[in-house]
Amino acid sequence: MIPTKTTTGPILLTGATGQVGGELLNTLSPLGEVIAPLRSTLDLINLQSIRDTIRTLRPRWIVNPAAYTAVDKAETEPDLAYAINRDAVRVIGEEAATIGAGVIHFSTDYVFDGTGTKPYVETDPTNPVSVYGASKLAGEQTLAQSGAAHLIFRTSWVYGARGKNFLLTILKLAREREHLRVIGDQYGAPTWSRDLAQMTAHVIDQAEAAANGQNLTAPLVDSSGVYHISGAGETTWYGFAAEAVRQQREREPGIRFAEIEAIPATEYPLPAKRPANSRLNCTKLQQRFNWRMPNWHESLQKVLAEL
Ligand SMILES: NC(=O)C1=CN([C@@H]2O[C@H](COP(=O)(O)OP(=O)(O)OC[C@H]3O[C@@H](n4cnc5c(N)ncnc54)[C@H](OP(=O)(O)O)[C@@H]3O)[C@@H](O)[C@H]2O)C=CC1
Ligand SMILES: Cc1cn([C@H]2C[C@H](O)[C@@H](COP(=O)(O)OP(=O)(O)O[C@H]3O[C@@H](C)C(=O)[C@@H](O)[C@H]3O)O2)c(=O)[nH]c1=O
Repeated sequence: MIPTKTTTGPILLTGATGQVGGELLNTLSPLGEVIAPLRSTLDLINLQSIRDTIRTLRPRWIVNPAAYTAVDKAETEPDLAYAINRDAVRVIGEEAATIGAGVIHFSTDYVFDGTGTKPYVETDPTNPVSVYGASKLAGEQTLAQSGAAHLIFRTSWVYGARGKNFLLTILKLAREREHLRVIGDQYGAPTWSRDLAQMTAHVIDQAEAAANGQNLTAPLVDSSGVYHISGAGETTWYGFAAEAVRQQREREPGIRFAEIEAIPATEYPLPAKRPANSRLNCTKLQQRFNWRMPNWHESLQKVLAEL
């Protein structure tokens, strides 16, 4: 399991204004004090500020959902994407290694090129086709080399009731327009931010129970590494959009929603390329931490009920 050397101290949470970070704020709180500095206090561009914060707080876990997530914009802002997605992660890893804190970091299906025909396992070769994907992969690699006990949760297609995400974009457009064209040949699994946050709290809880308050570091080596974790099931962006609109029509029978047409990715050119296959095989996390994600249809229903 993943006991950390530091058994006391708070949990330091980055990116609490984001989709996943916002949910983590709630799910991690029962595990003890959570300190979640905003960007105005801890800008991840400022590497010295990251060092100072960690040295002062001496957290037992650093949970890092903060990231540069603007996939298309990253193509023209690679330096900024790498600064947040790689350099900040390197410093988090180095400081965590020094104080013996565990690091939980989030990464993406976009580390793959999507040419594989099966759901990807953690050991499959990576080959990002976008700057965002490449910067996230660089973050994974730098954390793995830092010497810190770490878990990297590679997830996909995150959505929720708040924040910037595909679901909210589609629902907005579906109200405004008569017709929507959505890519039907990119496959993946939508993942509810809250499901991810619950999984993360479960993993921390299990790891701490296994450590049993001891300063154990050796078992860390067993569990450190990458884990795939997405909503159960699979679909395409079109399938996700169509199901969201179908469910929303049932909720709001009086409202007119756009018809949705499936199109190939070639008919929806964007600055950044996306993988055709984004499916992640989540067996490793199920086996190691005994956690299964709900099916994306079920979670979608809960999110729509919250809107
Ligand atoms: N969204 C998705 O579909 C997917 C996301 N992921 C990964 O999951 C993780 C969480 O993503 P998600 O919650 O959707 O991301 P969001 O874009 O919703 O949130 C990003 C967070 O990072 C913070 N942040 C960005 N730059 C800085 C900075 N310079 N200093 C401090 N904070 C900063 C933002 O703060 P602020 O509010 O101030 O901008 C925000 O809180 C990320 O690692 C992402 O790569 C993986 C797969 C899919
Ligand atoms: C709005 C819209 C999007 N699309 C397509 C474009 C794209 O291929 C796909 C998703 O579009 P978005 O730009 O919302 O999503 P995108 O920014 O590609 O989402 C990604 O974000 C990063 C952070 C990740 O890590 C990934 O897992 C993934 O979730 O849907 C349509 O086909 N029609 C539409 O009307």
